[in-house]
Amino acid sequence: MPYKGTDQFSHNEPERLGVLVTNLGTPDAPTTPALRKYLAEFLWDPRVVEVPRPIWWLILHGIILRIRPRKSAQAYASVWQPEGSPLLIHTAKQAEGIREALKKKYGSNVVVGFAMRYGNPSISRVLEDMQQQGVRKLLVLPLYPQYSASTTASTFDAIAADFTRRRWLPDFRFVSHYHDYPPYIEAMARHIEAHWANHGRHEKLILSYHGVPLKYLLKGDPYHCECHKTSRLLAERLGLGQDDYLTTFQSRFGREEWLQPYTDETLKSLPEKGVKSVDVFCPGFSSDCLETIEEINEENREYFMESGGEAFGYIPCLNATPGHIDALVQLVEDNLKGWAVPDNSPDNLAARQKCAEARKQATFPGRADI
Ligand SMILES: C=CC1=C(C)c2cc3[nH]c(cc4nc(cc5[nH]c(cc1n2)c(C)c5CCC(=O)O)C(CCC(=O)O)=C4C)c(C)c3C=C
Ligand SMILES: [Fe+2]
Ligand SMILES: [Fe+2]
Repeated sequence: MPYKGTDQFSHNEPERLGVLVTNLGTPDAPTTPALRKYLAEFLWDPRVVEVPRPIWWLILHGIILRIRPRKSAQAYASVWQPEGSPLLIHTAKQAEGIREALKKKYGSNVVVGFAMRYGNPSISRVLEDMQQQGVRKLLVLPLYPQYSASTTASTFDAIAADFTRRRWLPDFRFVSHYHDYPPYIEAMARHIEAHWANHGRHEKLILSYHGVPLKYLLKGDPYHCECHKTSRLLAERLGLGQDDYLTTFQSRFGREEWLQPYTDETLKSLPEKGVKSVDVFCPGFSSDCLETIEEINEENREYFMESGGEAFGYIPCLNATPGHIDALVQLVEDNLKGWAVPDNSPDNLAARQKCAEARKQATFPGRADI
């Protein structure tokens, strides 16, 4: 099998350190065909749906992909922006923020890219682009604060699958979680405090995370525990007591049991327990997306208000706010420790030029000689 590489390679090209920021991905357009394509890729991932392949193929292609794309396209249409999907817009801005901060410090020897696990820009296309830019040391940061096999490990799978087809692998580091990273907790706390200062504060803070099937927890996925730890640290930092906040799980998919308590059922039941006003924040989503804008701020707001709630405050995700960018830059820098930024000074490039010339003369001194 031919491996991906280039026979045009020359030794005297600059080498760079690369940071690849990833997120889940989103359809290319809020249309039924685009949703069918996106969901077919996403829901076929065995990290996401752990059902034996032949059975799942029949269910996915025979039922789900015939029904869900149209319904989901309508939901996406309601959140779509002129520049595209909110998730894509925010992720691009986050990468831009990290790029600017790192460029100020390290110049053009650090490259920052972003890619999506499903859809575009694809991980393999962006990795190819980074390789072409001379990235020989690569840090991958999936924007999932809490580790889950369905998200984090799936991203690792996509990187690894690309590497198996590549001739020259970079040095490689992977951030598998940052659910308790103090700058991330601090960024959320300040963001929530600023929201309360501007919009007022309600009786209870609901911390809603994307759910996963309960069986994943029972099989050893640490996601549930990491969500609870994030909530505890955030609550401690905000000075909240046990009764002031709740951790809930949203976005259930399919019929089996998922992590509980469910966000929608919780919000429907709170008014009759005397809780008439809430603020909702989603610590596990680094960007606002369909699941927060439409599901939380529209659908769940309606559930709460129709059940007797009097005030529902939605606190947006951290998105590309300066506090989030600062926290992510610190996270990146902590994970780059010990990796020298490549030296592309004229002297060093000139030294490498010798190797390039030797190569042309077919004397091949080898990299040790440069
Ligand atoms: C933040 C972490 C996420 C986990 C964990 C997660 C698990 C998970 N998701 C599905 C099924 C769907 N998720 C969908 C959208 C979606 N999911 C996340 C994040 C996590 N998912 C995000 C950020 C988004 C929004 C993407 C966007 O474009 O805005 C969807 C698609 C929407 C729809 O049709 O409802 C599905 C389907 C499963 C099955 C799962 C765990 C096993
Ligand atoms: Fe999801
Ligand atoms: Fe747990």
